[in-house]
Amino acid sequence: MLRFDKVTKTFGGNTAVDAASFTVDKPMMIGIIGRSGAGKSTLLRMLNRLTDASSGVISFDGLDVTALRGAAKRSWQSQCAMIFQQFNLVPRMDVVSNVLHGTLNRRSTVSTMFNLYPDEDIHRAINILERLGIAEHAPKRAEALSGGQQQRVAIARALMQDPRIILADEPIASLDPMNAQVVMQSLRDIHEQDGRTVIANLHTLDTARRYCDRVIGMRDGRIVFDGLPEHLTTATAREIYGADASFSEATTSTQIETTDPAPRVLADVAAQ
Ligand SMILES: Nc1ncnc2c1ncn2[C@@H]1O[C@H](COP(=O)(O)OP(=O)(O)OP(=O)(O)O)[C@@H](O)[C@H]1O
Repeated sequence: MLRFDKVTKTFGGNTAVDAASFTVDKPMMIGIIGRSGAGKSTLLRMLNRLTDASSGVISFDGLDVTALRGAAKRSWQSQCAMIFQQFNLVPRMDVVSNVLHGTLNRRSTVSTMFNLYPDEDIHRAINILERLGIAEHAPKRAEALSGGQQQRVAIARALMQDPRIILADEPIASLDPMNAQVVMQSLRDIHEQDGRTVIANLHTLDTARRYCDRVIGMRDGRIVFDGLPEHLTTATAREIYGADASFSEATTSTQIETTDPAPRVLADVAAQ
């Protein structure tokens, strides 16, 4: 079980996250929404210890994540892999090597320097790329791929760590609507098929509603909504975004026109 207990982060006089408390008692896909500056990134970064909390406790299956140091902290960070809006790949390196970088924390410096990877890891990397529908791009440089394909490489790199939790910080903010759907469906499949928890910061309500089991809404560092997507009414959304009556969900939409509203399997979406 993942537990946030009154977790706060201050930067100087600015409270980025204010006494955030919630529990996740089984693997699920969670969307975190809120306007720019609400504290979404800081919340995720504290969970995988890229940022230290100022106060409060984060625990996972009884382990006090906030207290981890050294090797224990690095081990936690590989259990809790993060993907970013800008993919953070090595652009000139081929796709499969980028994916193999996900094993860095369990390899020696020498094998890293000389790009020596066990065959087993290479096969696993290719399998993961296949699963994400991009195996044919394995030998290409990462920079030769589209944004959506690059984000799937970043997801593959995260999966190489075999994490319990995948954190996605605005994973689709740089993508067109079609690629955004492919990436979100990939994350959904990873949750459903592997039982991993996925926590994604999302700018758009319709994406949170469509792909997530639970939505957490943040405003000014505080959690102001935590519930099922179907309970996220327009009035609640207005409250989260601090918008007036003119607020329209359409302005936050990434929806593309489709005559088939049923969720499609990853391979179908990836084939497009
Ligand atoms: N390293 C930092 N130093 C100082 N202030 C920071 C730092 N990181 C975040 N903040 C501040 O903390 C607050 C929350 O920022 P955060 O990036 O978590 O919000 P967000 O909801 O993820 O926003 P966005 O959607 O724009 O990414 C903001 O006021 C931001 O300026």
